[in-house]
Amino acid sequence: MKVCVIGTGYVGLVTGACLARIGHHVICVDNNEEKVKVMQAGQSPIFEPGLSEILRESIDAGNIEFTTDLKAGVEHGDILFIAVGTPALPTGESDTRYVEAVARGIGSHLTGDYKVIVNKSTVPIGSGDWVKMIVLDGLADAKKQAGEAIDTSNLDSKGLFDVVSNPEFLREGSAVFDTFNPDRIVLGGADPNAIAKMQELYEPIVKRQFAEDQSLPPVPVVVTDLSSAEMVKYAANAFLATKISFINEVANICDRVGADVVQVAKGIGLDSRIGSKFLQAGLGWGGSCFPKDVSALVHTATDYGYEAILLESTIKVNRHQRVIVIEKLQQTLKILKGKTVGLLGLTFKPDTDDMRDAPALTLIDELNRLGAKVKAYDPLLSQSGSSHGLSNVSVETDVERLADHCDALVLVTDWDVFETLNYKRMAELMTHPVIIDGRNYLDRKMLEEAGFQYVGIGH
Ligand SMILES: NC(=O)c1ccc[n+]([C@@H]2O[C@H](COP(=O)([O-])OP(=O)(O)OC[C@H]3O[C@@H](n4cnc5c(N)ncnc54)[C@H](O)[C@@H]3O)[C@@H](O)[C@H]2O)c1
Ligand SMILES: O=c1ccn([C@@H]2O[C@H](COP(=O)(O)OP(=O)(O)O[C@H]3O[C@H](CO)[C@@H](O)[C@H](O)[C@H]3O)[C@@H](O)[C@H]2O)c(=O)[nH]1
Repeated sequence: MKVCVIGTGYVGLVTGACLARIGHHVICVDNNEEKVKVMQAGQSPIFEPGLSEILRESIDAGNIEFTTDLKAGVEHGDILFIAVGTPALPTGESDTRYVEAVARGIGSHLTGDYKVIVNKSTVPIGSGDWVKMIVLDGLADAKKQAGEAIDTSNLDSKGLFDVVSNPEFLREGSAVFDTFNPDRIVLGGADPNAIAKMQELYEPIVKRQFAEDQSLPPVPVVVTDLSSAEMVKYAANAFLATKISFINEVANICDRVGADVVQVAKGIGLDSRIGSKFLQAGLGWGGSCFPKDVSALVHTATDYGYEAILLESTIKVNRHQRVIVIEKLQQTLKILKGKTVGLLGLTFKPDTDDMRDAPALTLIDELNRLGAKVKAYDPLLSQSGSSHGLSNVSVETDVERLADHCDALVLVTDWDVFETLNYKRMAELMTHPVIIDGRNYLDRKMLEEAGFQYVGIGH
């Protein structure tokens, strides 16, 4: 099928590349010229395991192209994905201006051929109908500019386009895997023809033709109305963030009563009603989605006169969790002024280069505020030679430079290479061999044998 994906970030580029890989003809549109040049040269502007390989395969197969020209993309695609960012405004509300610009642009380039306009961006509930209105506005403006005498009140999307909500559930760091092996596909919309086209588009994925385990039953496809699909996305992220805040709260109680949250998480996670995933206590959740999506849902609830007490607490626990590491450093080193703290990991989770709302940023700010010097080593960012917009932190090129003259280390990101560092050598280089394991990830016994004082989170 002919597909256009507008916005080539973590979601758009992965979606475009995976759809091309399963045989569709994809044009990816982005308004960032630099990014488009990189992709046209066959490279991925983001780090995502497996992405470069499928990009190369799809380019070689002639199934994917990149452009800044929205008109070309709209003309090409029977299915048009909107996959631009929806960051948080200072109020917590979702900033939908990029979605609006794209919807208007699509409207202005419609030529009469039927299109399915798919909202893959995470958008406030009710946005499906709003997108439809903006597309019609864009169409009306284009007609007016072309000198057509039209009655805008009579403009109708019928037969011209339908809007479908198709929320995305991929995780950064495993985005390609998640796209080929989804737990479910959610399609929200009112028009059966548009839904049928989406089912045809996803058929190879639903039938597990590109899955790791092809013997699994087909991927469940959940068909809903537009608003319910939009809500599924927010509810899923809010639930997962709440699950983490829950175990973090349990960890904080464990710390006080002398229990071990790692053992507790195992003990409760084996209950199939609870499940063992997303029960890793630590210094809190971050990233480009959970923080903004939970805040946006709270904001939506407030708009409708409802106080989302549980979700507000989810955020509050997380805010506190990020600075628990500081409290633990203060308990261990007493005063932080003049001390040097080394961060193991910067990105919000392993296997990504994404620093959006990374807990490391909060730690760097707080440590600086308290007069500590901050160094960091990240397996990905340290190799790139760029500062990644980080200030007040010295990004080291290897872990020995990081450890050198540090008063404490903090494991911020659970990159797997951190499991097997030469901790004995690092302890020798440090002023005080203390390690705060912000992810309860490392082997306490191994670290103690290497000479470290080990401090976990409720562990
Ligand atoms: N990152 C994730 O893991 C993830 C997962 C699920 C859902 N989502 C949602 O998907 C959406 C996209 O997220 P992302 O992380 O991929 O964002 P991103 O910031 O990485 O990428 C957005 C892209 O859109 C481009 N863009 C902005 N305005 C444009 C325009 N007018 N025309 C063409 N291109 C334009 C930007 O240049 C950028 O390349 C968001 O709503 C997000 O909440 C993200
Ligand atoms: O047990 C856990 C699991 C995760 N985290 C933290 O939670 C954050 C988010 O992790 P994860 O969910 O793995 O990464 P994301 O790429 O942010 O993916 C989430 O956000 C995406 C964007 O909406 C959704 O598509 C995904 O389904 C959803 O998992 C990270 O800071 C993790 O360190 C924990 O602290 N403990």
